[in-house]
Amino acid sequence: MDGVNATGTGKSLYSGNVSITTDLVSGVYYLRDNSRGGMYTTNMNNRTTGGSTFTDADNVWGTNTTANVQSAGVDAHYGAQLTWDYYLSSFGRRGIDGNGFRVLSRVHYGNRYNNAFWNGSSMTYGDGDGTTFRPLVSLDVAGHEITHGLTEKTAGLIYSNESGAANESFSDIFGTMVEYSSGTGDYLIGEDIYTPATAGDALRNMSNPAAEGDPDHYSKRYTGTGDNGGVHINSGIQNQVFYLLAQGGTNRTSGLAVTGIGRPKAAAIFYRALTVYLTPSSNFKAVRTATLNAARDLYGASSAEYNATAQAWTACGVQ
Ligand SMILES: O=C(O)[C@H](CCc1ccccc1)CC1(C(=O)N[C@@H](Cc2c[nH]c3ccccc23)C(=O)O)CCCC1
Ligand SMILES: [Ca+2]
Ligand SMILES: [Zn+2]
Repeated sequence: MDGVNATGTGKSLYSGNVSITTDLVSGVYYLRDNSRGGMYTTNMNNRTTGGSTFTDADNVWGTNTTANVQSAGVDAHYGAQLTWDYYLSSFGRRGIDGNGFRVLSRVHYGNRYNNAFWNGSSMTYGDGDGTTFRPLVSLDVAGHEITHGLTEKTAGLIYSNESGAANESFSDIFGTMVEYSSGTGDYLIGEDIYTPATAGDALRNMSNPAAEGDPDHYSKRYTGTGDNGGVHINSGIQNQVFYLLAQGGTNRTSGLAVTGIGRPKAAAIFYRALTVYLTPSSNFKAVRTATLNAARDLYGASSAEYNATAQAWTACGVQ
């Protein structure tokens, strides 16, 4: 039901106080953004089905703490908002399908649920148990989950083995780009939500994947069957490629150096590879080729950007 677009104040858990777009209908504010495809955020009340769109009387949402159930809703809604804005402003893409796809964000899923997931039409976030995880609604996770939707609607990378690790890495890459678009960014995934009692750790680390137990080089890839063939493990290889291409540096395993080209160009190369060249069964070698094709298209075949892209994959053992 469309009402009047209103600008609300969201008191979030991880991003301070933020401006969000809400929907005023018959004197009640709904956590729905008709300026961004109608994206909306629901409260699942710690159940695993159902849920209802958050409403509010004064358009000031949450209290920056988990004491108020709206706070996590603010973070999820803001994360979806920034993700929409990132893809539109960076690549002219309006929603994950380019056609204003309406995203649903669901918070307070399950009981102390220590995970989050994309299910084809919505993002779903648990509250965590407070020890292993805080509510999983951080910006990098929101960007990660929504990017699974983008990947589904473009390359369709199969979620196992190398294509699955590439799928995971694209979500980590653009999750950190969405977080970066908020003004503060890093190359860590889930630093705000993981093990609150331990400072400085994260679920994954793109600048040094080994810091969280993941490979930074193809020679160290996981070849077992766990985690769908290591999709959250071998993502470290492509994550390291992106990091070296964006920031420059030396791979710890190969000792090979890469000249950085900056985050925006690196992201543009990976975005074009994902949306133009990759297919469901693409492996890391195919991603190398796709990113080289993308770099050639965007910057030229003998450009510094093209050469840095080749260097980065070689530094991580993918020829
Ligand atoms: O989107 C994804 O790749 C992950 C989706 C995992 C999932 C898949 C299917 C049904 C339920 C859950 C969720 C995230 C993830 O990386 N999960 C990892 C790490 C993890 C989170 N919570 C866990 C609890 C137990 C074990 C591992 C985990 C995983 O599921 O492997 C992404 C960003 C943060 C959470
Ligand atoms: Ca982060
Ligand atoms: Zn993922």
